[in-house]
Amino acid sequence: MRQSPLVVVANRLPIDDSVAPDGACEWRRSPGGLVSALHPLLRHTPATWVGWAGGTGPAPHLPEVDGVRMHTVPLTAEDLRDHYEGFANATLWPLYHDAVEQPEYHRRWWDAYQRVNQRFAEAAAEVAEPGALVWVQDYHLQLVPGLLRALRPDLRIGFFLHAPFPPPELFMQLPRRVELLRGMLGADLIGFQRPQAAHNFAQLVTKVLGLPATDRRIGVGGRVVRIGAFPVSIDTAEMAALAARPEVADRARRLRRDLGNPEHVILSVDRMDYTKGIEQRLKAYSELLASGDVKVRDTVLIQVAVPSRERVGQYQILRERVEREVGRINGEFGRVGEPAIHYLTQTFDRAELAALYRIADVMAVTPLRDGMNLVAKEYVAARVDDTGALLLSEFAGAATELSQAFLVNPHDLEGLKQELLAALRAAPADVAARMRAMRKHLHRNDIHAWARSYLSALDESGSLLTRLAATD
Ligand SMILES: O=P(O)(O)OC[C@H]1O[C@H](O[C@H]2O[C@H](CO)[C@@H](O)[C@H](O)[C@H]2O)[C@H](O)[C@@H](O)[C@@H]1O
Ligand SMILES: O=c1ccn([C@@H]2O[C@H](COP(=O)(O)OP(=O)(O)O)[C@@H](O)[C@H]2O)c(=O)[nH]1
Repeated sequence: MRQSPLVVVANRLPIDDSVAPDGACEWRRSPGGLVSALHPLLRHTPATWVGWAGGTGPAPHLPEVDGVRMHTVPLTAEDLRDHYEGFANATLWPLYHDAVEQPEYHRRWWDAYQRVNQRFAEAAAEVAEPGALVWVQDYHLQLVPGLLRALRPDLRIGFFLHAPFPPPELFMQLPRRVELLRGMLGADLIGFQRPQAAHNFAQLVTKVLGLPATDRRIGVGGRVVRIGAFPVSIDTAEMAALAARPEVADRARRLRRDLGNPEHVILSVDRMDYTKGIEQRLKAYSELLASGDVKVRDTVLIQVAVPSRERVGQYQILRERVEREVGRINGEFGRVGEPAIHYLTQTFDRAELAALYRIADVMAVTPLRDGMNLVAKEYVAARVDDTGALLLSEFAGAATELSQAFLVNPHDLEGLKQELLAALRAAPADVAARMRAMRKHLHRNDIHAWARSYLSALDESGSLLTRLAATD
């Protein structure tokens, strides 16, 4: 087995298998922000990515992706049901998102969570060279830092949580709260998206484990575990360059023409997830249509809702409700050839997304709770001429940084309607000033700055990063 100086461990590999239109198996980029964030970063680094390739068969042998080795961890149908769909996405996910849906607790799911975490830890131990830096990602793998430390005490271990970390009152519900906290504390550095999350964690380890903790350091036996906020970002320059490409500009012009050259285009791009606030947004839009504040001929809403976690009951219910509501709104307010909402449940590639970002006069990103939300950042990066208004939920991690957005509480229906109208009607000079400030922030704080700050904090002595640079 070839070993690497840098190992990323994530539930998902950056590619997964899907069925092509002709029925053949094809590999394509995995959905979601974690892959969007890490994929550009690791390109051409001598690293191994340990993860699941989608599906439940034996682990396929995958080619290198842009020089990064893929080390596949297999999941059985039972693992998929009880670990990914169960403990990760029906217990932890809703709990970590303010319990906007009821978290479910089943003992069988916990067994699967431990089993799968052990498998990932063993895989990481196998591919990490002596003294390597291992970076474990997200809530699916919270036990891995502790398990890996027991197997390989020589490693430098980092953990980063892409989802929010909840306040103590919510986390205390978890029947396995002690084990989950101890698992994370196996890391040398624990990164969160927002300072509030680090604060929540520090409070919990004191309350539950009785450990001395500040928002920066926790004493665990003889070790010090550092914690902190490292807000994830995007490859800003790459998105800006993509959006400026002539073929993307052409595509944007054609899209706008196909929409009937409306005065205003509103865009939302989400995974179909109850955390994203899709239903609340549709309700606000429907009321604005009913009151006549927004008219179908002048204004078009495009809602991209990429299917996600489709076998989890709460996601199935959400999809049915969203589709019923989109049908109702189109039936009530649409005209022949002029739907009120263009509703798309397809996954678009980055060039098509960039064209969509270019035609969106208002980008509506209104999750009820979101770790970061990279779509909001991608939109800002794509607005190279400083036009376009970002309507952004206060409860997205991105709101900490993009404070010049039109900020909104998505639970407040009247507030949501008013802020959407404010974004639609804002003076061009106001819009440009806000966009300029946000673009400037993202050019400084891009994905490379994120990785540099996290990895240099993890590698305190600097020896591993020096070694990585030498093998690059
Ligand atoms: O892997 P899936 O079940 O298909 O879900 C996709 C990803 O969703 C979550 O993304 C989070 O990470 C983003 C990047 O840091 C962040 O912007 C977003 O707010 C988060 O929700 C999940 O945390 C990932 O593990 C999933 O791969
Ligand atoms: O059709 C689509 C819709 C979304 N995305 C990407 O999926 C990611 C979504 O990340 P985000 O942080 O916004 O939310 P998450 O889905 O991770 O919760 C972004 O990079 C989008 O560009 C994509 O590639 N194609």
